[in-house]
Amino acid sequence: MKQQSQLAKLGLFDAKVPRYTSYPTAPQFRNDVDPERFSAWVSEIKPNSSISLYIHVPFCRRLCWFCACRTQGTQSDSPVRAYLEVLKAEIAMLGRILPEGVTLSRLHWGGGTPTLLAPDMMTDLAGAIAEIAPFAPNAEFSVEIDPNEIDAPRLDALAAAGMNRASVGVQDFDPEIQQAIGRIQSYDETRDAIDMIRARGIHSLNADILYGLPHQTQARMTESVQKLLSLNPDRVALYGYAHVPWVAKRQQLIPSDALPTPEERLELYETARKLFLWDKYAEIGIDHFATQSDGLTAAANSGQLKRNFQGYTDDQSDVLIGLGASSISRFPQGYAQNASATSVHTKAIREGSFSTARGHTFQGEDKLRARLIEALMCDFRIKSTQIMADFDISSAALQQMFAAVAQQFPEALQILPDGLYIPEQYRPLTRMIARGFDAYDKVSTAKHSSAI
Ligand SMILES: C=Cc1c2[nH]c(c1C)Cc1[nH]c(c(CCC(=O)O)c1C)Cc1[nH]c(c(C)c1CCC(=O)O)Cc1[nH]c(c(C)c1C=C)C2
Ligand SMILES: C[C@H]1O[C@@H](n2cnc3c(N)ncnc32)[C@H](O)[C@@H]1O
Ligand code: MET
Ligand code: SF4
Repeated sequence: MKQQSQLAKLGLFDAKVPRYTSYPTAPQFRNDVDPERFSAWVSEIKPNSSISLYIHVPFCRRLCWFCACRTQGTQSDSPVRAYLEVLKAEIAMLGRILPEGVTLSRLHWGGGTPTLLAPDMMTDLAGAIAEIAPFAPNAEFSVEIDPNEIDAPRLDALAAAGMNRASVGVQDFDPEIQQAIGRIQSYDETRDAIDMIRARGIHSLNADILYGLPHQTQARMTESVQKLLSLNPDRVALYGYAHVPWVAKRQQLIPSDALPTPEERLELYETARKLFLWDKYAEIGIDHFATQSDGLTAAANSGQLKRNFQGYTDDQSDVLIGLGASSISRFPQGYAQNASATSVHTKAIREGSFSTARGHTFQGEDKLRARLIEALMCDFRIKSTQIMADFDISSAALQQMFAAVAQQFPEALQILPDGLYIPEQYRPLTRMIARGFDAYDKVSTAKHSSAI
């Protein structure tokens, strides 16, 4: 409880802060990044290097009320088939400007629900990608899988296309919570999906679960986590439920009076965390857990952990290209985001242009600040010597930046001879501390989700 009151004093339970999957964060993007700039950045990719590719499928058969992802519901296949043609055209356009010899170290299909594609569509999509860039050695191809929207033929198609990692959406196993968040999914359904995935030789499995859901209690959280542990996931993303009905209108269906308080959210996180740690999972950054033999754990232990739009990754490539409506690309030069609306994206591609609508070109201290924020979000520490090796900044100037932020978080931030450190008991404050290094959010009016 002493910890809670200290965290309270520092404002944890009132704060609204970004999740820092990028810096600057997406709400700061502006419309000065256009298709021309996106194409220029693509053409500046080093020949023969490997990059990551993200493909967004913005459709779902069911629209879960809690969900804040960019997606739309459809029962028919025709909009999905039309979208697939658009994606293939976009992939081919990218292929025409991609420098010689570029390979894929990572391919991720996300959404929405990429598994609502019919098997022939999956094969078609994978083929179109293979035509423009082959996989690099040891490439990882992962797909987000809704256990409610998958079957043997679709898994066969994905496995044949080279999928070697899967991420399943679980959210919570409790029936009353499932009712309240508009996502019904039995334990058996989830288990069967995971069994089918593993039966195809896919031995790297992530599961997403949430804390902070309506009607969630410590006892229910314990039961859900234990059920999840019985399925032996290699990785777990334990996201804080972001209640942002002003962004995601369908969240208005969620009974807000049944939501846990910020103090309860912290306890729910701690309850789940302890169970994962007891089961020998390693804690990865602010909200992931992984088995000791998982690549994320190795990356975290060797200081190679990175943060991207999907959360945490051990991917080391400095280029991530996102295709499809609303997808974001990251280059050494900056970020580029496609048009959010599927209709706008479709129109651009059909007219032979990328749909890049907004983004951010790195300038001034952006890359330095991005590195400081990523280091805090990944390692809870900043090593000055590593920063000085990559940026033109003096030790004194860095210490001055640290001191300014440390002043806002007395005790919670330790200034070391070689940098900065967040002790374990203050780690719930990490996003708030990261914001101390954010030069844009201070003047923004973006309304974020709660800090914990
Ligand atoms: C796949 C699901 C999600 C992704 N991000 C979130 C979810 C649930 C959560 C989220 N992201 C943002 C917010 C709002 C404010 C905040 O708390 O910071 C929430 C709740 C911000 C945000 N992230 C992205 C964008 C474009 C925005 C800005 C607001 C908006 O346009 O809605 C980037 C982004 N996040 C995700 C994807 C797939 C994606 C872009 C392709 C994942
Ligand atoms: C891709 C993953 O994003 C997570 N997700 C979807 N909507 C939200 C939200 N409102 N808050 C937090 N996480 C969310 C789910 O866990 C999903 O599986
Ligand atoms: N749509 C899938 C699911 O809900 C993947 C995670 S949410 C983007 O299970
Ligand atoms: S949680 Fe997954 S299935 Fe549900 S609406 Fe969001 S993207 Fe679609």
